Amino acid sequence: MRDPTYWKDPETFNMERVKTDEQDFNASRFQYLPYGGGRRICTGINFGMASIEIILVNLIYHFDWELPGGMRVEELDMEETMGLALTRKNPLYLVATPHHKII
Ligand code: HEM
Repeated sequence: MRDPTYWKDPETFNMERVKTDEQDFNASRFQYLPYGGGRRICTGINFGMASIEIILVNLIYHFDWELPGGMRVEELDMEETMGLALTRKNPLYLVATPHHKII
């Protein structure tokens, strides 16, 4: 999913790219494969996408997020581990401040 043949600046974090036709969530062009592809593609793809969106939207809607102790974004440790799924090597610590009273 970082093949420069298919992606411009694949190592750059660029959310704008999801707005273009480069996105290929159903892996029809085998460019973007979080759910696998082909005949054995994940059958839960739509459920998975909706679940992630609803979790993320709720976290953003209800909280302000900051790095702890005045840490700058550039200082964020983005080291990754090798594996089937991409995970952080070290935990991400954030300070969450609720926007409004949560019942
Ligand atoms: C973010 C959530 C999810 C991710 C990233 C994910 C990812 C994957 C991946 C990579 C595969 C292997 C595809 C391949 O072999 O090419 C797979 C298979 C599968 N997934 Fe998911 N999945 C997710 C959620 C779900 C959910 C919610 C369900 C069911 C409700 C589900 C059901 C399945 C099934 C049944 C297969 C086997 C398909 C087959 O082999 O024919 N997945 N998934």
